[in-house]
Amino acid sequence: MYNVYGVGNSLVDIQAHVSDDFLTELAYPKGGMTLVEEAIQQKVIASLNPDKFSRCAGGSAANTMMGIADFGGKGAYAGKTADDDIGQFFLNDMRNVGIRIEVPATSGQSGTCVILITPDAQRTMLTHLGVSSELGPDDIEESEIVKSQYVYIEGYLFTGESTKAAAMKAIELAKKNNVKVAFTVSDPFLIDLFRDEFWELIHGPVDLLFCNLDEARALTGKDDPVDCAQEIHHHAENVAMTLGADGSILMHEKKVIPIEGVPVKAIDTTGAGDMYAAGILFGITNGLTWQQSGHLASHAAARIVSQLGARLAQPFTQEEIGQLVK
Ligand SMILES: Nc1ncnc2c1ncn2[C@@H]1O[C@H](COP(=O)(O)OP(=O)(O)OP(=O)(O)O)[C@@H](O)[C@H]1O
Ligand SMILES: O=C(O)C[C@@H](O)[C@H](O)C(=O)CO
Repeated sequence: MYNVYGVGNSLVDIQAHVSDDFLTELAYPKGGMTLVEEAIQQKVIASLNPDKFSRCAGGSAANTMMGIADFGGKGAYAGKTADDDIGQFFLNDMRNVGIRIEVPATSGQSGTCVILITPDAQRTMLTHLGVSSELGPDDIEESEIVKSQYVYIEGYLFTGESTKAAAMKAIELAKKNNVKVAFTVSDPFLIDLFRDEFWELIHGPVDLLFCNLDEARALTGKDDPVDCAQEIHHHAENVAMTLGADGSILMHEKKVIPIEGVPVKAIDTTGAGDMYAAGILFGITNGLTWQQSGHLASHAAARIVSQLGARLAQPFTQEEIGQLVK
C-alpha cells in the first residue's frame, strides 16, 4: 500500500539568501547543519531583512516523502510536531499530498531550520529541533510499516536519544516484517559521533545506503569516489552515493552504475539529496531499474537545485516521468 514509511525530524524551513560575508561573520560551518537554540535563530533572523525570508515545510526524510508523493507514490511518515501554527503548517503540507502522518502533536514549539543560502547556492542550516526531538519508539506504527516496501530513516535522528530509539524501532519492525531499510547518513559530522553505530547498521539491517561524497569519504577513509562506493557496497546490498553537480554512483549486485548529473543554473541546493533519495525510492519501489531510478532522481534533484526551497514548486507530470524513465 505504501512505497515508503519515512521517519525524521519534522521541521519548517525559514530561508534567506545571504552574502558570504554575512555567513563568515556568523562562523557556522558552511554547507553544514548546526543544532542551535531558538534564541540564536531569532538573533540571526533579526539581523536580516524580514522580507528576505520565505517559509517552507522541510525536514530531510519529510522532504523525501513529499518528493515520492509528487511522483505519484504513496507514503506514511512519523515525525513530531507541536500543536502550534508551525506544526499545523507542516502537517497540512504533508497531508495535502496524501502522506499519512498520525503522530500525536504535543505541547511546546515545533522544530524550525533557518537556512542561509549563499550566492554559490550552498545552504547552511541552523536547526532548532523543538519538539521534533520528542519523537519516540511509541510513535512508530508497526501496522503502517507492514504496508510499506521500504522504511526510510534519516541519520539526523541519531542526535537525540529518543529519536534514535524511534529510528531503531522502525528498523527492527521493518526487519521483522520483511520490509527493506534505507538509511541516509545526513551529514558528515554525524559520522564523527556515530561511526561504529552507522557501520553496524550498514553491515546489518540497511539494504540501501544514501550518502554524499564527503560522507562516503568520512565513512571509508578513502578518497576516490568509486573506491568509496565499492567499500560501502562490501557491506550494504545497495548504495546511492551523490556527487553534487557531477551526478551520482549507484552500486547494485557488484556493479558500478554511474548516473550523470543534469546541468542547471543552481539557485539553492537545499534538499538536493532528499529529492534524489525520493527519485531512487520511488523508482525501485515501482519496478524501475536502478539505472532508470537514478536517471529520475538526478533530474528531480536538479530541478530542486534550480529553485528556492526543498519542496518542488513545479512537480513532474506523469508524462514527464514516463519520458524520463523510458
Ligand atoms: N549544482 C547541481 N546541478 C545539478 N544537479 C545537482 C547539483 N547539486 C546537486 N545536484 C543533484 O543533487 C544530488 C545530490 O546532491 P549532493 O551530492 O550535493 O547531495 P547532498 O550533499 O546530500 O545534498 P543536500 O544535503 O544539499 O541536500 C546530486 O547527485 C545531483 O543529482
Ligand atoms: O539537507 C538539506 O539540504 C535539506 C534538508 O535535508 C534539511 O533537513 C531541511 O530541509 C531542514 O529542514
